[in-house]
Amino acid sequence: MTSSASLGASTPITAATVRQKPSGMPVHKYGPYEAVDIPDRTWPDNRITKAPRWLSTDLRDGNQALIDPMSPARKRAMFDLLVSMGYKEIEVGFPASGQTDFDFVRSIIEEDAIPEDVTISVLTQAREELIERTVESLKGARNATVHLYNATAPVFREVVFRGTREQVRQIAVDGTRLVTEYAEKLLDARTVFGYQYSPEIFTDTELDFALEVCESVMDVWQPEDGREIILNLPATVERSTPSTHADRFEWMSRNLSRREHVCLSVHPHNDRGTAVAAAELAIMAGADRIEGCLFGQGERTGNVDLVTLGMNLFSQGVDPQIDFSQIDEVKRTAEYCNQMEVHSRHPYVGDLVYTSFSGSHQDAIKKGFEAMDLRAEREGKSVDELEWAVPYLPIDPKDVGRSYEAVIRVNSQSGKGGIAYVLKGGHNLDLPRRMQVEFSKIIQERTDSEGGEVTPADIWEIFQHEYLPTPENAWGRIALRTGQTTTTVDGQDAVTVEAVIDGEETELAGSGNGPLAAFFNALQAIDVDVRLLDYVEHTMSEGAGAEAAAYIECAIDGKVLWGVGIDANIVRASIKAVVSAVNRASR
Ligand SMILES: CC(=O)SCCNC(=O)CCNC(=O)[C@H](O)C(C)(C)COP(=O)(O)OP(=O)(O)OC[C@H]1O[C@@H](n2cnc3c(N)ncnc32)[C@H](O)[C@@H]1OP(=O)(O)O
Ligand SMILES: CC(C)C(=O)C(=O)O
Ligand SMILES: [Mg+2]
Repeated sequence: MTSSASLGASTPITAATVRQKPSGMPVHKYGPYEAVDIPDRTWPDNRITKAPRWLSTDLRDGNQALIDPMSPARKRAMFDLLVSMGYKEIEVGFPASGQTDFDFVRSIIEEDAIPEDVTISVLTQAREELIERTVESLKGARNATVHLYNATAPVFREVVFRGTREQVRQIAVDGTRLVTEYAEKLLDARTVFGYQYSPEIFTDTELDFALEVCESVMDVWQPEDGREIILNLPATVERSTPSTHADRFEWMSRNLSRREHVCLSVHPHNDRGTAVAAAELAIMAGADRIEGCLFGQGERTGNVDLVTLGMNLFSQGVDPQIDFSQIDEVKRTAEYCNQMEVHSRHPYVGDLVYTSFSGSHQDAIKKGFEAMDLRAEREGKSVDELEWAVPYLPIDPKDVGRSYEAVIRVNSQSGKGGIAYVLKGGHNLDLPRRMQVEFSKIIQERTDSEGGEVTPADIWEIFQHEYLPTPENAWGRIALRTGQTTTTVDGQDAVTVEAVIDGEETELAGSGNGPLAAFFNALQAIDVDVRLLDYVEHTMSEGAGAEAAAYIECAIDGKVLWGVGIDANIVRASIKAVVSAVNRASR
């Protein structure tokens, strides 16, 4: 181990110099990704102010990566889900891959399942027999696009195609020509036909060559007004930082001819875990359209996650033009179709992503909700009309169909704020701060001794048992009966209360300056000396007959502790609170 003495007097001692050492991993096997020389880049100053065009490739790139590819029923459920969410461009398969995909494309066309404003697309390699079969699958479609790809990166040129740059460019050119020829031959005027080309492994393709191939493809397709071309530049394998990826997009966007007729599309995969950032920065760098899958399904680490991207826009006040308001329904359907679970920490949708366990988070969330309520009241608005500002919650869970119940969950890391939030949300009890401290210690004892989570039902049960014993679950010296009278004569209150005390039916009577003082005096008859320290009350709901909660902090026989009472009558609630404290003092 390195000691500070061996570093020499002039070596600054940092955590890094003391603790870190070479990993021993074979780092020499890998080299840096080449950056783009584009010093006058503009994308860092750009902002995303509107939704891009989206294409879902769940039924193609997502499906081809599944252990168990989708059955026709699962494909149809996914297609219907995507349509219902608002996706207008959907890649529905690779029809030349086999009968399942071909038949699926036929089924949605023949069953008229594709809304008029939705364009389907289908993928094919640049091979004539595959292109013919692909175009054939589209017969009768209203809006359809053929998507052709071939790899353009050096290692693919050498290893897969065993050809020169020129030969690989020719594959794209011939493929594009064949697509137009077969479309003319096989499709009729009912079909508005579109074309998309992808230089596969764009991420590893020399920029000048990617540009050359795209230009050659455009020379064949001849884009013009009303005849756009989609040029999709895939990060087939994600290889660089999102910033370098964005530089490459800016370079392509600047250098492509006929740019006004090009829909520039980004297709990130998530190999480095930065696909979302790569997509967002590519949009800032000039891309018009994003291809991805719900919840980041897709080859290896997945395609970029369309849900995260859409919700990122939403959380910045930009309409994603996709409906995520029932996110759990979307999740359930996607899980059924893909037969894979969405992770509990998945952005915006995971089971735990709107939940806090830790005390300081819970405290801030509780205060955040309270501040929103106050602001709404002050401004005469509903909370939903205000800009969202609750700490630790980037969006209002309600906006994606989640309730507030799971926002705070209690375990050994939780504090008083979280427990108070549960009691307020579930039972309309707004505990005074010092009482929160007292009760959280009681919960803490439970989590420390038993571990795990304490559910809202557990918290309520513990609270009732501690402060609100019922006749069925009674404990303590005093059990109140229903009989009680309070009278006021000359400013003095007199109180009579029926109770079972130490097992005997008793009537307590006393008078004083207010009902509480009168009851304290009455308690002296059974040798209980109560000194009031704090008293708080509130109604628990609106309207006549509503119950009220009273919280009392008192010193009893040298102990300082709280009691709680709940009753439709506020005097009765405060007497119950005193009894609660007295019982606890002798427990
Ligand atoms: C990055 C991506 O996601 S690309 C999409 C990948 N998706 C899929 O491949 C799913 C569907 N694919 C399939 O079912 C099959 O690949 C099929 C049915 C389409 C074709 O199967 P096969 O005819 O057996 O060919 P295979 O898939 O092995 O492809 C290899 C051949 O195609 C050539 N090829 C591969 N990609 C392309 C392309 N985009 N354009 C032209 N030729 C290509 C290869 O060079 C190789 O040729 P060779 O046999 O002369 O060496
Ligand atoms: C077919 C292409 C667009 C693809 O999926 C990829 O390169 O990742
Ligand atoms: Mg892909």
